[in-house]
Amino acid sequence: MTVLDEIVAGVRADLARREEATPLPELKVRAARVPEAKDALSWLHDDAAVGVIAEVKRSSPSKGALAPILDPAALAAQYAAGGASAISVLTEGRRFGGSLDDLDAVRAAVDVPVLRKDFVVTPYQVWESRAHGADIVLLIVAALEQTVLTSLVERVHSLGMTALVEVHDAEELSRAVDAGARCLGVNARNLKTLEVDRTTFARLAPLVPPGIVRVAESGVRGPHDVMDHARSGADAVLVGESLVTGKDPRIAVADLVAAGAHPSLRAVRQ
Ligand SMILES: O=P(O)(O)OC[C@@H](O)[C@@H](O)c1c[nH]c2ccccc12
Repeated sequence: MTVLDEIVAGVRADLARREEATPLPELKVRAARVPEAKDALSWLHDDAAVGVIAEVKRSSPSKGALAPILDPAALAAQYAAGGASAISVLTEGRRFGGSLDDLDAVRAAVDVPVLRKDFVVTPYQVWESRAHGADIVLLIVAALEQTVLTSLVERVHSLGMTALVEVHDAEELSRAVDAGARCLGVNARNLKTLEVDRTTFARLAPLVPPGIVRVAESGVRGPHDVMDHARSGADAVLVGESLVTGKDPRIAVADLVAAGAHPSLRAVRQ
């Protein structure tokens, strides 16, 4: 069993309890009552600069505890004040220490798009994401069979949200494109082994068809890594650990945003 299999098994067990507490029809009623999803693609697709998606992340299977984050709303507000294009909220509880309460708190605190970061494997979780105000939903190709992936991408888009479809190699990338992804996340971390390879984005970016938004995920330590990804064609970077373990999250995000908008990148990005 890979780490990913173990995490997904835990997610399915927790999901069964939530489905009992809130049946799907009730969830659909709630989803109809929340404000419409924001168009995250237009927020992320800016030719002039690389967007920063800043993540609320308490712990991870690879590193264990990272930061207690007692007030996720305050952290998200700091990220937004620093210029983040979107906020990612990990809602998986067992290994990442997150919850849907975190998503609610962040949603209420910021106006930028919010990404629900979890191991989404059923349509119920997509409805749940919308009911909690998410604009973007992560779908991990490695965790999903092709037919399920395709139907989840369609479900996310039909609810007005954007699917961030995560891949780690060329085969997953072509599956994501076949499934109708409009926004691709290239994860430098292999979720089966937890190893990080920072060259993953640069290797896969040329294989992404034009018009699809490209997000470089994981292992971004600071402005230098943002500039590297920008040169390789990233539209956005997704950053967790270095922001939650650093000093001032607003300034840290602002530094990454400034790096992604650096004038020296203009020539390479046109
Ligand atoms: O903390 P990092 O290395 O900056 O990475 C953030 C984000 O990319 C990472 O949390 C992540 C990427 N894909 C995921 C899938 C599930 C859980 C977590 C993730």
